[in-house]
Amino acid sequence: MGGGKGGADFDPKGKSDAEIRRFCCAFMAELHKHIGADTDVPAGDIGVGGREIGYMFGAYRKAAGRFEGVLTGKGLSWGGSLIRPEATGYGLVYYVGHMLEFSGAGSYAGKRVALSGSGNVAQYAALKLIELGATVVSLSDSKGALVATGESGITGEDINAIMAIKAARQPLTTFQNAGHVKWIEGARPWLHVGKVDIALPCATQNEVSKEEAEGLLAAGCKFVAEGSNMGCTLEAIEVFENNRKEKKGEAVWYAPGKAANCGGVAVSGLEMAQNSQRLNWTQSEVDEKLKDIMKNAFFNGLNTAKTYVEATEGELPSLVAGSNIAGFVKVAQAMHDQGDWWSKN
Ligand SMILES: NC(=O)C1=CN([C@@H]2O[C@H](COP(=O)(O)OP(=O)(O)OC[C@H]3O[C@@H](n4cnc5c(N)ncnc54)[C@H](OP(=O)(O)O)[C@@H]3O)[C@@H](O)[C@H]2O)C=CC1
Ligand SMILES: O=C(O)CCC(=O)C(=O)O
Repeated sequence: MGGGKGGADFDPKGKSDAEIRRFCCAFMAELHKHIGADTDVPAGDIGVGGREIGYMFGAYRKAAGRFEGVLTGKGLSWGGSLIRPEATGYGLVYYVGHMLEFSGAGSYAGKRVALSGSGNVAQYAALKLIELGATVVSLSDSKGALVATGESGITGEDINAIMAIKAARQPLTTFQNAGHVKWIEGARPWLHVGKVDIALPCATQNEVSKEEAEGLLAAGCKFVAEGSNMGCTLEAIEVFENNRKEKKGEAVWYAPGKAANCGGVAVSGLEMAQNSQRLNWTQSEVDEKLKDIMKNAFFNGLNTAKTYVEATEGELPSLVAGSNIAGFVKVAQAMHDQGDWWSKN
């Protein structure tokens, strides 16, 4: 929160908790000078979850001599918010729910959804999808892909087992399945999932190539939304956007991460709001606010595209252009109102 984004090239795999704790504390010994509740507020991301946030928050508190809402994703007994761990995955599913509804594709019930990743975003997206009646047909990690072989897909029980595996920083190869999924070494899921309605990249950047985008179209995929940041390559986005223009109502509809995965940072904002007020909201209060935020993110991008981007009859609005322009307009307008730029007369 605040516009900064940074990280470290420290690989936690194969490290003990003590080594990870020492790294987090050393990292914060320097970083604490540059962050604050009213400047930049770091949060979890790839390889950084509640455990690492805890170590860094403790180091910040000691260095700064203050207890304040300066990292998000904190533990519930020391300033965290309910639903923050779930927020990015749940928010993604809520956002795509609006894409389905707007385009007349109905609900999640019976839809086959391909997911990549098996970390924070993928885990909670998968659980919410299963709750809403969808079939999750794949997950993946940096070593390969797990693809469902039967009609019933990956189950909630599977996800719980995978959560434990990932909390121990183990690969998906250690997942014991009852024969309803297959492991494809070194692969991403997209070309191995068979018929699919929705694809949600939730692992890392550049994880959908041009060829994989074309494969998803051939598999009948109608909705693609990024849980990961910059999950699709520019070439893949071009495939989706060209299809949207050419095939109109029959097209694939693509949503960029800056809109579809904003639930995580949004609930970080809600965590900060609770910290400032010294209040704790209930699970359903936070979830309802998250649903509203995702609805607004969807309609803001959609309506901005309708306002600014010329479209032919029957074409679905570009959520890429709409979300980019909506972000730009908000900043440009605020800068104008605050006198940072003005017209000549
Ligand atoms: N956490 C959040 O709130 C938010 C996250 N995001 C984005 O979502 C994505 C996932 O983040 P998150 O779930 O938090 O991270 P996690 O570290 O919890 O999970 C990352 C997942 O991606 C896999 N992965 C990492 N690197 C690669 C790679 N090079 N190739 C293939 N798979 C890879 C990991 O596999 P392995 O276990 O083998 O390392 C793991 O399954 C990222 O792009 C992140 O920036 C966006 C908004 C908010
Ligand atoms: O919660 C946050 O502030 C940031 C979450 C995140 O990793 C992201 O939005 O890319």
